[in-house]
Amino acid sequence: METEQERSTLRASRGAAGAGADDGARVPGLMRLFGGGKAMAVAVRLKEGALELGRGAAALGEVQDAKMSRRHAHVRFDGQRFWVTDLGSQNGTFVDGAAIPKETAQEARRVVRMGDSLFVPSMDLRPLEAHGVEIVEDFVRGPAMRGLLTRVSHAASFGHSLHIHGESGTGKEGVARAFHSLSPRQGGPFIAVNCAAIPESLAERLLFGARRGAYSGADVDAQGYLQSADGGTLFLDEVVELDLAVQAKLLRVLENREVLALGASKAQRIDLHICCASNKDLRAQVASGRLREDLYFRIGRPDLTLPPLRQRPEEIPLLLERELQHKSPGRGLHVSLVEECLRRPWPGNVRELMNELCVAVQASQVHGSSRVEVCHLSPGAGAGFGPALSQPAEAPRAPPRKAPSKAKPLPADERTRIEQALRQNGGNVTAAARALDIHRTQLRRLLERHGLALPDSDEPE
Ligand SMILES: Nc1ncnc2c1ncn2[C@@H]1O[C@H](COP(=O)(O)OP(=O)(O)OP(=O)(O)O)[C@@H](O)[C@H]1O
Repeated sequence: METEQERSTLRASRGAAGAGADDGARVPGLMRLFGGGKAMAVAVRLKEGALELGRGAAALGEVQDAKMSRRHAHVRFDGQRFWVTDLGSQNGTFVDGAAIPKETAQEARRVVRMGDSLFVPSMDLRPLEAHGVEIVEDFVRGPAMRGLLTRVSHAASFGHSLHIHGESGTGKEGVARAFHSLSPRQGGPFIAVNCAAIPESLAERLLFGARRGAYSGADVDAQGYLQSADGGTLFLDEVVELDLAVQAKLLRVLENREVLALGASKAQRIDLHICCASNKDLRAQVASGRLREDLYFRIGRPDLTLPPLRQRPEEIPLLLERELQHKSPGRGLHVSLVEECLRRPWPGNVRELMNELCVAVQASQVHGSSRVEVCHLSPGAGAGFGPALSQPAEAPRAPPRKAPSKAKPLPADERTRIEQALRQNGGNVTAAARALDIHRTQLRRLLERHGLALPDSDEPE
């Protein structure tokens, strides 16, 4: 169970600008995730959809930023998107790593930097305000994880099994450990088994155990993972990797609550919780014949999904800070590194982030730097296996929103009409084009030619 000493919380506080907002509705705003050289998780509400930020602003609370100008930037939410305008600041405002021109509204997508502070737009600040981001038993828990753990706690108290679905490296084992420590079997053992790493020929022996003489070379009785987990929790990672015959035997053990070791004549009673994890959809695995349907019904429910790291950016600064304290205490995080980590998608999730931080720490040691900076991060880190990302400041990935246009300028009323149609149609180009009575290709062309914001849309082309 967590103790006060183990718990280190970036308790979300609310910027003064947010007082009095409607509690029933979604609360769009900014999450301040880094400031004063430290990870933080402060919800910054907008007042009537807008907020001016700068040194001394009440929204920055106690951790002010000396590198911010007194009137630094203006942030606005138009109902769908966030826009940021630099108000002529000394040190500039950066959106997704690129400096924005002064006095021109730019769409704020993943991360905004002002001075040494980082802000991430959020469509709803309430989860962050309610839970903050905390470290419990060395595990970083943001709002998504906290919500999930409530369900884990129910499963642990009232059931015997849990299935965790999520991409590789998202922290499924950590959730499995929480399932164990929240269950009545917390005093018993927690045995983690990676089924993908068990050679097929050894699976039965390792899972169910073997008596002396069961096979040539079996000189002593050997417990299986199931016996070892008796009274506690067995965590089976990538359970679909088990051979179908082994799956059948596992099902029998779970149903009869007794295990027969190889070569044994008498079954041994066992009592355990079982937690499985997979980065594949178990139903699809049943459909394709890789997982027995009857085993699915025994271990696949209840199930929960751990979102990928790119959907929980509020955890990234604290993950980096915690890992840095482990790896190189005394070394600091430079804002440029955290900013870049917030920009990248991290397909390998927390595992990849932690490993790449280690590499960056080594690079900073080689360079004799007291802080880990973006120049220490490898260009391909967290970017998947596509083309490596170059340094963001010089080469923003997205085309500039206000592209210089050689076309005849769009009349102001026409621009307003288009923007309005897009807004009213939730950013859907096809629907907006229909409302404007033009073809969607023509609308797209107008958006591109006149540097109007292209909405994110999943509509087919
Ligand atoms: N929220 C977190 N806080 C701290 N460390 C974390 C967190 N989530 C994951 N990690 C670390 O990231 C690494 C990968 O986590 P874990 O093994 O739990 O992922 P997984 O989802 O089980 O991955 P796989 O499916 O590949 O086994 C581990 O070193 C773990 O300690």
